[in-house]
Amino acid sequence: MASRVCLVHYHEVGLKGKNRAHFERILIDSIKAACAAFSLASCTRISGHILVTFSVPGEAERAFDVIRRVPGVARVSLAFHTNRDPDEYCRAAVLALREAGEFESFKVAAKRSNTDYALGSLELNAQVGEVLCGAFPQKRVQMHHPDVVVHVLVVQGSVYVYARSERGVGGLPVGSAGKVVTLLSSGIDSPVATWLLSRRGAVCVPVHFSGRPQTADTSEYLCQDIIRALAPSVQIGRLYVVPFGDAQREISIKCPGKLRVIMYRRIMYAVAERIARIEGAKAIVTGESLGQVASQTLENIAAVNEVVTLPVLRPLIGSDKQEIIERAEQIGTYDISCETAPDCCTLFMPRAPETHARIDEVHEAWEAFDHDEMIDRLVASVEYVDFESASYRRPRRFRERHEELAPAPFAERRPREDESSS
Ligand SMILES: Nc1ncnc2c1ncn2[C@@H]1O[C@H](COP(=O)(O)OP(=O)(O)OP(=O)(O)O)[C@@H](O)[C@H]1O
Repeated sequence: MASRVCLVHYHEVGLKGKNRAHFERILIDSIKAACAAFSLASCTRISGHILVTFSVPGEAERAFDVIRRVPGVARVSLAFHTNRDPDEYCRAAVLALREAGEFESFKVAAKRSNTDYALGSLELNAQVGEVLCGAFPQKRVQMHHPDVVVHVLVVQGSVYVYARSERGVGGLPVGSAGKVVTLLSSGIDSPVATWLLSRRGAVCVPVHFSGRPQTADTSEYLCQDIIRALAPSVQIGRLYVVPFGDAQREISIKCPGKLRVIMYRRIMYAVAERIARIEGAKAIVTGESLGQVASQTLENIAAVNEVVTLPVLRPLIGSDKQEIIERAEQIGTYDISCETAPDCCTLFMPRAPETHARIDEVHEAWEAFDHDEMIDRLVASVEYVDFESASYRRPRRFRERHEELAPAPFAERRPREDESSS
């Protein structure tokens, strides 16, 4: 009897030369973490693929769409796994073609990964093709651009047969490209920027600046919802929350109105950099897109950048809003981001923010308040929410770095479910 399995195909991971085994191991760990809710039986490498098996019938079909969203996965096929008995794999081929939906033409593409099987791939094509022609007499065999391809893959004592195969998210497995801190608002853009970095293999540590205590904490919960929606493409271990409202109020009193937004941003970047150093992250990521709003002009970006030494990555800098919205819809964060919530972005905003800041005026405003003391105070007030789904571990040096760089231990904030159930 054939069982159902997922066969994962990878592309960029396969091009990694000597590091390939390392990337494959990370990809396997990511798939295991993404499938934590399923009864995973095994996740192993076989002949240029990763084979994912389940101990409960029906789980391969359900896990199929989850695995497609794991960075590093170029394609997933929902396969039948049989032994080498021709009756078994030909029957599986009929089932595979039957579940392909509407089609007029098909072909068989057989491949053996070892040579100890009596039939070569051409003979396998003919053998399986003949059975399919008998089972689907109204359909035609077509070698070029058929509607459906039935793949037959012989690997050691097993045969994998599939027709259903869909593109995955691509990119590189999470954890293969280091760690970044992402500035996550509950808006549309920063979740997309976070997703893009995760797809390139970075572990993302989000930091959210809340307007609390000057506003409600709704934006913090929207960020938690965004993080859950981003899984399994983005695996978040911890969300850092900085209650920023009082600091903004202080800046709004001491600094010229038109430069307030730049001051808020400079403080946000400086606090994010401190958290990045504690976490061992090597860059800061934002969802800025050139010219989208007042703070995103070249002059203002430069005025904010100068307070940090870590690289600031802006993966959306050349994207149009419409493109960003389409991506947000695709990754499932758009609707959450459209639930407007007051956060630090709407708090103490000037009527006419500066669009082309002069650096001498920026420096003057920066000296108008004790920014170093404010940064220390904010770092000491950072809270966090832990998520359990992450496949990576906090570095061992975290505690030492924390004691060195943060004046007080961060306070844990319970996720929403816990709060509502208590
Ligand atoms: N409250 C916040 N917490 C954390 N990061 C923020 C916050 N507000 C803004 N940012 C960061 O600064 C970037 C620019 O924010 P800005 O408010 O200028 O634009 P935006 O179009 O509202 O962005 P977004 O849609 O991502 O909120 C955001 O993409 C995000 O990376």
